[in-house]
Amino acid sequence: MSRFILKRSISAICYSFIQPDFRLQSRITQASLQACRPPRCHYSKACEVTKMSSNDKLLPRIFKHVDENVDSYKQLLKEAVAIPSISSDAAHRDDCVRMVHWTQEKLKEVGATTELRDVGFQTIDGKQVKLPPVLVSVLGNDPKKNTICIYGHLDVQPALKSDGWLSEPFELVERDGKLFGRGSTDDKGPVLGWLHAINAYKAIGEELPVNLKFILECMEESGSEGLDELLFEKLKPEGFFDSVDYVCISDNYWLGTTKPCITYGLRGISYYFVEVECAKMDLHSGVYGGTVHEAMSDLIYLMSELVDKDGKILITDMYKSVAPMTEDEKKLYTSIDFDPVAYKTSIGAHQLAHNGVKEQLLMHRWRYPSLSLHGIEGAAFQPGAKTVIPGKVIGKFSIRIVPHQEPAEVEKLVMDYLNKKWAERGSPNKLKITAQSGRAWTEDPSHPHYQAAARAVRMIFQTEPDMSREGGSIPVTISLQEASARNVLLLPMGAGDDMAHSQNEKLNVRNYIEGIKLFAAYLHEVGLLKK
Ligand SMILES: C[C@H](N)C(=O)N[C@@H](Cc1c[nH]cn1)C(=O)O
Ligand SMILES: [Zn+2]
Ligand SMILES: [Zn+2]
Repeated sequence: MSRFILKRSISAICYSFIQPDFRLQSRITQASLQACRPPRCHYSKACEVTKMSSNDKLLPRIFKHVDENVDSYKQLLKEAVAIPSISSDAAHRDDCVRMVHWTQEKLKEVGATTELRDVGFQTIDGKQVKLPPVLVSVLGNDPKKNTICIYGHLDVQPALKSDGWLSEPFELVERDGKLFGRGSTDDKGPVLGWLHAINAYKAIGEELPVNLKFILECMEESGSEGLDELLFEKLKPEGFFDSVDYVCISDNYWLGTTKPCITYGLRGISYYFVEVECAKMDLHSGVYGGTVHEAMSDLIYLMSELVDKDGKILITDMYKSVAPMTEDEKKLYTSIDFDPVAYKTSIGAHQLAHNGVKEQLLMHRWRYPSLSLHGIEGAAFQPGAKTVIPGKVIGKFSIRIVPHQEPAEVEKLVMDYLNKKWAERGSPNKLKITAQSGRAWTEDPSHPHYQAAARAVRMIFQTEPDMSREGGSIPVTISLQEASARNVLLLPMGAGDDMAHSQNEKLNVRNYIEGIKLFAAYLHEVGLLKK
């Protein structure tokens, strides 16, 4: 939790330099992208981009190597997926540590120096549980080369076959050109992608065009506990970021399934635990029903007051500080390649919100807050007609927050609203609300760093990337932006239908393999940027 407090104090100092509404206007227009578009090329032919910007056919050789090693890349992902590094479950803490060690060995094999940084303990049910170490690694320190700091995470969301998986979640299985397994796309595939790209340079006997600094954690899916303290209280004072020129994260997805994206914005997250207690233990509803004020009824009442059927958040003033829409920003959504019908079909939704209008859907995914109800701890969720009155229940919901919304301000609005509703309810039960939050992030997509990544995308996919934002959250992104004071870019590997966090998470073989090439081409392009 402390990281969020730290985040908030930092946000007060640095917020003005982020200027999200300015960036929302995205100075990258299709016209400017056209202007810097190099001739079409493909790695299997002589590559014009490569010729234009370097003196040999290095990339085609790398791409050939990648194509020849597909099986070994799948094998390595299989090994990684087999480690159930579920950060939210303390029973899997040893697996998280094992995953960090496993990755450390892989980094050592490519010649990187590695360090495991202790980030202390987390409190679970009043007990102190040791956090998995953060893997910090350095590869190369040539002062003539640019240095990229790469962040990724090694932990995963929980998964059970009984949730509706077609195969064991922690056993990577290939079906129809798709690699199914928990963590395949989020985020083990992309992390391994960097390793494979580095390996490819080595395998063909070429020097890496950049220096690399890795920060790999195993708590991202659980609020990245301890990471901000490591960044701001240890790594930054130690000078870790002094040599960093660019920051790159591959931990999100394309918007659709065919068009590659480069991402310049993320929503933040404000997560709530609403605990209502009516008794010290669960009670037989036949024996006690009718004699107690039930916790579950109170909780359902509170949760039902949060959002209406169309997704409008009912919390007073929740939209007040959202960055205003500009005319320029409005135009951006029209040119984005996003097919609401395919999107609806891929998730099997009965109907999309906002009448399925593309622009509205994108806006509500990227630039407006949304509130989701996640679940209730202590509820009798197992199948069968259990007749118990839960003594204590914890409702979980979160708000994806957006530019200009500060976590502290959002948390206050939520607490005030819930306390008001609780007073109206007049329940004698005990209510406790806790929150943890991370801010939204936006970046300048007209920066040369983004242009370099766009060149790499064109080289691999022969198409213009969409400059996208992401509805999800990677709270450390803004911390890395602040700690390094450098341009941060998200370079997704997976496709929009990968179903991260869900049943049958997958990574397309094509996205994995072309993603490795993309990373190699991106390293090359950043290597060519003026130092
Ligand atoms: C986008 C990224 N791959 C991701 O899944 N982020 C999570 C982060 C999170 C925050 N609380 C728990 N997990 C997300 O957006 O849900
Ligand atoms: Zn992730
Ligand atoms: Zn995730």
